[in-house]
Order: sequence, then C-alpha cells, then structure tokens
Amino acid sequence: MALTWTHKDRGEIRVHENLLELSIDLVDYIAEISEASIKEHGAFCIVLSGGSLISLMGKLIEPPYDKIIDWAKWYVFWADERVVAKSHDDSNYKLAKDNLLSKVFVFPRHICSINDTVSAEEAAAEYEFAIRQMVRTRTVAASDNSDCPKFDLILLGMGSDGHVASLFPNHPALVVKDDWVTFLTDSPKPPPERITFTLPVINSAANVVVVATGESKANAIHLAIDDLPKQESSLSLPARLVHPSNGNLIWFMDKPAGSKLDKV
Ligand SMILES: O=C1O[C@H](COP(=O)(O)O)[C@@H](O)[C@H](O)[C@H]1O
Repeated sequence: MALTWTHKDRGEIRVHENLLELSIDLVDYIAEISEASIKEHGAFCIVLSGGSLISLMGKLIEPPYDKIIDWAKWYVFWADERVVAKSHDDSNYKLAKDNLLSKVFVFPRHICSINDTVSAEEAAAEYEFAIRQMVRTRTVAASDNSDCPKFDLILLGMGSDGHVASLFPNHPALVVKDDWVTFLTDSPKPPPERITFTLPVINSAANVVVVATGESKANAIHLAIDDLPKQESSLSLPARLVHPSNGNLIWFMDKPAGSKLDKV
C-alpha cells in the first residue's frame, strides 16, 4: 500500500510500493478528476507531458477505464512539446497519440497540439493564441485570481535535474510571467527547440500532479519537497516552484524516487 501524507505547503505525497500500484492509483485519480470536471462544467481539460508519464497512464485504455471515461468530453493539451515533426520519435504528441489517444474516443478536434511546421517562437505564440481562444469561448476555464487559464488537470513528469514541462534549472523560461507559453532553442536536454507552459499557467490549474519514478529522481524529489535548512535559489530546481495558488498538488512516485524523502 502507498505511504501517503500531506506536507504543510508541498501538497499530498504518495509513495507507491511499485510501478503497477502507482499506475493504478494515477489512472484512478485521472478518472476521478475527469468525472468531477465533466459534472461541473461539461468538459475535462487535461494537460499531458511527455517522457515516462505516458506509459504510466497506459491502464486508461484498459477496462474499466476505457468504458467509464467520457472521452468525448476530453480536451487535450501539452505542458511542453519538442519542436519536431509530429511523426518524429521525440514528439510528445506522437508518444501520447500512439499509446493513448489513438486507442480511445477523444475527438481529433479536441486535441490541441502545436504547429510543427513553424519555428519554436511561432509555435509558442500560436499555441498560446489557440488556448486564449478556448478561454474566450469558455471551453477552458479562466483562473479567478490570475490572467491565466485554469486547466482541470496538469500532469507533469520530472527529470532528475528537477525540470518539469520544459522548464529547466536556471533557464530564463522559468521567470517568464506575462506569456502563457514560451519557447526555448537551447534546451539542456535534447532536442534543443521546445515550447513550454510557463509557471503562472501551471500554478493556476485546479489540479497539478507531478509523477517521478526511479532512483535517479530521488535527490530532485527530496529537494522539491522536503524542508531544507539552507535553500539554494529555487530557480535551480523548477519542481520546487510548482505551487498551485488555488488548486491541489499531488506527487506520485515509486519507492526508489521517494527514497531520500525525510519521512521515508
Ligand atoms: O523532456 C522531457 O522530460 C520530462 C521528464 O521525462 P521523464 O522521461 O524523465 O519522465 C517530461 O515530463 C517532459 O514532458 C519532456 O518533454
């Protein structure tokens, strides 16, 4: 059974025995927020990331989730995307399409992916414009306390350097406040060209989940969650800056990723 507790300001922490337990808990949680959001405003606006997260969501295409989820009400976005062709193996869109979206009944017009034929700068601007239109038409809710969209659920992975979305340690993208989507041409992790949601958008969501697995993430998890006696600049650890202002934050991890947490 998962070891679960709530930290006074870092949200709820769930340390799972193994990957199977984690993936079942994660898809249960997604199904729960999907149902609640559809009941509340008729749609579920979910934001995906790339990386290991997608395989941990694999149970969504299996019974009972494939049948109980109201896929037609899903609107799908990405917290970050690599600026490569949609058919490229580095594409976060391709990863989700091949392993999840092509296997369930999400309307193609509800899948909000980037334009892969333009520069990173243009792709970021177009992506933000598309989201602004969806906020204007109220498909995506607006935040009550910021000039940002309020997504129902943002799912983030975390790198061993503590990056979330494509917000990397000490990168200028971390301090962008006025844009919803920004771009990078110098990502420390390949490929170099990416677009990413900015922190104000992530922190305006109704629910944010960070998923981390494996021992290589243990140090970053410790620095992102535990109370540290003497803190370095938090810009060196993007995951520590995830702090929804009016929403819930949950950390899903396996035992190796949670192994350096004070409580564990
Ligand atoms: O490059 C990226 O990495 C992160 C973390 O990936 P993981 O494989 O270590 O889980 C991912 O969340 C992000 O979307 C992706 O573009």
